[in-house]
Amino acid sequence: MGTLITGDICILGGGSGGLSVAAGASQMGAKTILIEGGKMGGDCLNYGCVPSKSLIAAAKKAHGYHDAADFGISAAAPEVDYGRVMDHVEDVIAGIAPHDSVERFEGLGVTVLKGYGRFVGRGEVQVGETTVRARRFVIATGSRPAIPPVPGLEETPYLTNETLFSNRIRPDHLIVIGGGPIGMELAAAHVRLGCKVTVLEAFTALSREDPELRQVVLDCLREEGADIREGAEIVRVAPKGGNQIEVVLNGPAGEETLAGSHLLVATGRTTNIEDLDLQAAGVETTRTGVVVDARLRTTNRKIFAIGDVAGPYQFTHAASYHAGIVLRNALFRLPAKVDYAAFPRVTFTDPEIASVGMDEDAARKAFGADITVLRFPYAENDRARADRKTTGLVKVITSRKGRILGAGIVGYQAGELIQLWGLAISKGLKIGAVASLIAPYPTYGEINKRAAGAFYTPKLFSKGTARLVRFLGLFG
Ligand SMILES: Cc1cc2nc3c(=O)[nH]c(=O)nc-3n(C[C@H](O)[C@H](O)[C@H](O)COP(=O)(O)OP(=O)(O)OC[C@H]3O[C@@H](n4cnc5c(N)ncnc54)[C@H](O)[C@@H]3O)c2cc1C
Ligand SMILES: NC(=O)c1ccc[n+]([C@@H]2O[C@H](COP(=O)([O-])OP(=O)(O)OC[C@H]3O[C@@H](n4cnc5c(N)ncnc54)[C@H](O)[C@@H]3O)[C@@H](O)[C@H]2O)c1
Repeated sequence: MGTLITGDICILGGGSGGLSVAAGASQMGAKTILIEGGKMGGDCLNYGCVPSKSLIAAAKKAHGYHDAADFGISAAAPEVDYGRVMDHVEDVIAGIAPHDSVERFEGLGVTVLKGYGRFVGRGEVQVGETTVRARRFVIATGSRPAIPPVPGLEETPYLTNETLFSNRIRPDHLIVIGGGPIGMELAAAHVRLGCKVTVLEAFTALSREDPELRQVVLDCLREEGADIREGAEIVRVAPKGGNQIEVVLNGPAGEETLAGSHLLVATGRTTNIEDLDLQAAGVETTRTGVVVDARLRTTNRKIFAIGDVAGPYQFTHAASYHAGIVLRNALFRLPAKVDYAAFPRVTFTDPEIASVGMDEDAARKAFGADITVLRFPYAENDRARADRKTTGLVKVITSRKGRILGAGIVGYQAGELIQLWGLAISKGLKIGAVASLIAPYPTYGEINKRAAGAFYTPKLFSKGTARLVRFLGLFG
């Protein structure tokens, strides 16, 4: 005989989005039920952001010595113990895990059910022998790696983001299929950890980024030794003797065979919705996820969807932003809606690449020639010179009158620097607000101020200004 549990809100999925809703709802006094089938913390903690950034941090340490001589310091090439690098990754995850744990959430008053839930009606979910009835449901079941139909892949051993971080044998030659953020971040880290790395991208690597900024990243990664092939057409893959794998490409000069030790598939994501029986709940889906309106309500008004399953952006900060929208709608009945005008993203290659709002291309499509493009290079910033981090630029797009439409940054700490532009866009600040900021010297933040200042350069140094200064007799 099964058990029946009732509550105010029931969340399916204890990852970035689901945990934020659960913590918020229970702290606001709602009777909250959380269902998690896998590991608490979801992709971000266990197989995504946290392990990848920890690996990137280790790779940065390994790379640190390479330009030591430029600073007058002699250093030997480091020895990388890949297994111990993965110990570090595991240790970082373990340090964060208590924050996302069943114990913490039960302590907050949440009823946590372990198991995979599925809808059995418009207001009812089944988890094992337990039935949950709640006034509101939230689908936050995330995504998993999409596996492309490459001939031979099923018979060939390959890694994904779900298995790579438990591999303790350093790849001699890592072949990465897919040049999106996952492929490029992990490729870049492995180059620095001493692996030969080849990236096979069917179209364009980091294709969502402004081509001018993306090129800077590709140039740097290639200079460090990554073999990045764009427009790559994979004919087939196959296992070879001695734990090797083989990838056959169709190239301009005919077929080419690459031999590798490890294959990483990073070709996008599939949302976890097939096993939820969403039809039983009256929730419509598309090929890529759950249909939601601007309030993140599904076609069943009592059920919300957030994070990767809702899209359109698949980031941890999108999932937690969604959580805030759902809490306002579900608990306070406020008609809060999503607004992505100031939605940022960062890819943690070195240099990092970050953006918020419109890029040049989108702004030209929307406003034609009526935009201003401002640029400022890292090379002209004194702090960047002192640190020898002179690669990169800030690029800002404004309307003719100085409304900030978007910004993109490639360079050291781009992910930190982009945040000012997010605030400026969300608060409707004009470019003058950033140009008149007093930025402490010497900081990277001055690059933002100088990019904004470029808006005034043509006016400041115009003949009109020169005439005005003469008229006022300032130098007379
Ligand atoms: C390698 C990698 C690196 C990334 N790096 C970044 C980054 O640097 N910054 C960033 O912002 N984003 C990053 N992301 C993206 C980020 O991890 C996701 O966007 C985010 O985790 C999505 O949150 P979510 O709540 O939608 O899903 P998840 O966090 O994946 O949580 C979904 C949870 O639902 C559970 N579940 C699934 N089905 C059921 C069911 N039927 N019943 C109960 N539970 C279920 C799963 O077990 C999982 O725990 C990265 C992703 C990857 C793969
Ligand atoms: N720093 C971050 O915030 C971060 C880091 C990693 C991932 N993420 C999130 O995870 C999402 C998924 O990342 P992703 O890199 O897996 O997906 P993606 O969709 O961004 O990129 C996948 C790439 O694989 C290529 N591809 C697909 N099939 C191929 C094939 N058969 N052969 C060769 N290339 C092929 C595509 O053309 C595409 O460029 C991202 O969109 C992002 O939202 C974020």
